[in-house]
Amino acid sequence: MISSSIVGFPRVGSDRAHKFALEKYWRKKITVEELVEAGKKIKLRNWEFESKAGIEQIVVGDFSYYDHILDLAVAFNVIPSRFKDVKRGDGLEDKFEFYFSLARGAKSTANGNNIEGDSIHPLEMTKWFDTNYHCLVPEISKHTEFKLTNKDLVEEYVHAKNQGYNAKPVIVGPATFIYFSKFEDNTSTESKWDYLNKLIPLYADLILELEKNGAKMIQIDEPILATTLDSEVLDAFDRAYKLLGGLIESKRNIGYGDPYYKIKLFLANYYSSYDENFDVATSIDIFDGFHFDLVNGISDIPKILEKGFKNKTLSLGLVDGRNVWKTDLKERFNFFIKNFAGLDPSVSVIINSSCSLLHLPLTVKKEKDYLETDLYRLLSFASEKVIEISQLTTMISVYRESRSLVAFDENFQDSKFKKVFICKHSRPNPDTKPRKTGPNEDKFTRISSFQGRKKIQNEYFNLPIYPTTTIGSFPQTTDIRSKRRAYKSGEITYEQYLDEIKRKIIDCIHLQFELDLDVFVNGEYERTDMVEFFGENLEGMEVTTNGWVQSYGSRYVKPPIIFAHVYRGNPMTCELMEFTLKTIQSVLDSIGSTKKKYVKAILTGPVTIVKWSFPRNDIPISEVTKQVAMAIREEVIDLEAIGVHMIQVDEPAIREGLPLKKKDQDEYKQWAIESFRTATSGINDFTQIHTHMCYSDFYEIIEIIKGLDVDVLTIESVKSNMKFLNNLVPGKENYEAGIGPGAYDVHSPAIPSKEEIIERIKQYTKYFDKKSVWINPDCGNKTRTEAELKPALQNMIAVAKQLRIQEGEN
Ligand SMILES: Nc1nc2c(c(=O)[nH]1)N[C@@H](CNc1ccc(C(=O)N[C@@H](CCC(=O)N[C@@H](CCC(=O)N[C@@H](CCC(=O)O)C(=O)O)C(=O)O)C(=O)O)cc1)CN2
Ligand code: MET
Ligand SMILES: [Zn+2]
Repeated sequence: MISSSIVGFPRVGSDRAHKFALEKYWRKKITVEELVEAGKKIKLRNWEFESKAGIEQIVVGDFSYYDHILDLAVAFNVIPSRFKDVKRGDGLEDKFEFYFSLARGAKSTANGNNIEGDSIHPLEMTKWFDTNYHCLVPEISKHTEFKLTNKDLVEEYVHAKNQGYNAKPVIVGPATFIYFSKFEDNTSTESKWDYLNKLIPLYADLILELEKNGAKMIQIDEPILATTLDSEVLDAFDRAYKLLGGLIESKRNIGYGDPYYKIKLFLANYYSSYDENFDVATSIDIFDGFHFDLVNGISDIPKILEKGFKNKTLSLGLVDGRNVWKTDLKERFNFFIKNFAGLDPSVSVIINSSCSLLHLPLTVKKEKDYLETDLYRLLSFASEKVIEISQLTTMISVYRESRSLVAFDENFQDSKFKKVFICKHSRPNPDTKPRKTGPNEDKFTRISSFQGRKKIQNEYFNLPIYPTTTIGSFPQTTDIRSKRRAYKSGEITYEQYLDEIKRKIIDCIHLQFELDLDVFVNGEYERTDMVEFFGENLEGMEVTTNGWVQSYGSRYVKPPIIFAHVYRGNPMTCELMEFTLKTIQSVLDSIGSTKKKYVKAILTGPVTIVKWSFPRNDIPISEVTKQVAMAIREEVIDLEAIGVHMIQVDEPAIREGLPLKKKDQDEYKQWAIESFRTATSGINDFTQIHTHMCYSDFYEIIEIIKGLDVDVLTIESVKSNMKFLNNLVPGKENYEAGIGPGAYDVHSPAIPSKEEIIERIKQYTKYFDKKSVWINPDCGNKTRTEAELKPALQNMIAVAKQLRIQEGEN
């Protein structure tokens, strides 16, 4: 039997209904009832769409008001004790207020230990596997009282059932939940996994409740199976599911669930193969079916065939859920026939997406008026992928029944056309040599080693100790946003838009003089986003107009599409940097100063550009990244030539690019380092290369960080641990560069006090040589307001000055 399903669908809703409903609710512009209504509307539309497209098992449980891991933490009562005084009533408003307080923090109104108005910090965010989606981090301690506090999933299922849908509930499994959780410091790795067993009874109850209400199957997502797991973890996984099976059975015996129908349990893994986790996972007999990612996990195929899965269900993730290219149905059909035509007749097959469609924009139709027709023709976003799955299912079932191939002519033509299109758009003369050679010709390492450059740069820049700087972006005001919108919609000319940007740069430079920062930036006002901007400016890349993808909560990004050979047509940042240099000089002239002021140009690095885009899939990602690296290299060379001698090449996504499987990581490390070095080595020794990274635990990429051979690293470590920093002590373990570990957290609107900043710097100087430490915020300031920015930077700079006096240097 062949049927169709998807792993999950985006929550964004039409015209970003999700984002706007949330933000309106937070601004108290709509009521909680209206928020819930908006959510229901998105869900109903999704179900209706999936069903009309011909998907047999539509999905419930993939929607979330904020994040799916947060939903589970709340449902399982995994609430950190600092929230104990936040009201948790039964009413709808209390329920949502409490839920959002975990995501966004709260003010205590406590009568207990907290003084009224104390702020309670939210749960941490972390990257969801190797994607740009962030989930929240549940906090578990020995005081956690695991219990089921809501049955939202069951209610949602019943809602869909009552609408007449054949719905499949999905839930993230207990092992993946534990994997993302944080534990008290003294919890050992083994006992972390002991907590897994405490979650099992809650899953059992939920599953039986679904069964009682008529659910025929449940998809349990355990994408940790795509990672390399230690054997203890795999054992714990095995034990936990066996426990779940036993518990479900014994509860059935005492009247839980449905006496006539046993719900089927499906295990879903995606983003990569099961690989060495295959045997354990697929031998757990409580599972009636297994999902395989057959785009990014094809190495499982021989094992699948060997195992045979008689009388089980195989969910085959044939349609790419993470990339935007139209599915070549004929190729996928042939792939299926080649590999799976010989499956035992007792095996049920579900044709599926490789992973949840959460990482794709909603529909390509919204781009019709904006994208070049030829490119538009090649794309398929979440909605279109759903239709493709349905079409592929028809092709396969018709073939299996009648052995006659249905020709999907149009799709076939499109796939042929893709090759022509890529060729047409490729670089006019795609040789492998750099198009532009700088002072270091076409070499891909810096001229001198770090120590040699350091000497030259110290003399050249003559900065004080504890030099102060920022990470690049300054607040994006509504003024700029509305001017940009006006320019994009053709209401004002590019020159008018540019004038506005230049006005902001002038203000920004004056502000930096007033604050007395040591190294300036130009504020990145011209960029909506650090990746989208390069997508707009590089050849071979295109940006969408409505292609929003959830990054976290109500925040969305528009990943560019890399469709051909990437190269730089024209300089991208030089014009505004020249303007910035002139502005600085004119201020210096006006005050009669002969001092030099340095400005740091900000570019996005090749790995991050590719990682936060949708890359072409006809060549390896390492090749795409090397092309981007070459383009950034040209920009670096040009920036140096116009007199910008500090250049920061941001790589915040370099950690998340690390492959999920340990065995693939070395290769990645090598090309990621190579790409970064390609981008940053065409220049003289005096030019100082900075990089910036944030949002991750960098412990695992220490080798990459060292390999980049930068002069200065600014890294978000306000929240990360000292164990990691200890590995970056200059002079130790080959790490020598300057380091700016982040004086305060830019993601909080609170103004950091001088005391708190001093405390932090003192912590750092326990580890680092003072001479290597830079003082800067821990990330860009674009999400702050101008009113928050100034006092925060004032405090930070005051601290640097105070420390210099204490050290007897000025
Ligand atoms: N690509 C990428 N990934 C990243 C990050 C990043 O900076 N870039 N940072 C990390 C965290 N992720 C983040 C993701 C999104 C946002 C974010 O703020 N997104 C904005 C979108 C910002 C944007 O592009 N704004 C446009 C305007 C877009 C728009 O449609 N505006 C509204 C009106 C809203 C307004 O005027 O403010 C409209 O036109 O209707 C602009 O500045 O020009 C949002 O969802 O609100 C922040 C962090 C990790 N991943
Ligand atoms: N230069 C960028 C900025 O300041 C770096 C952001 S990292 C997500 O916004
Ligand atoms: Zn950052």
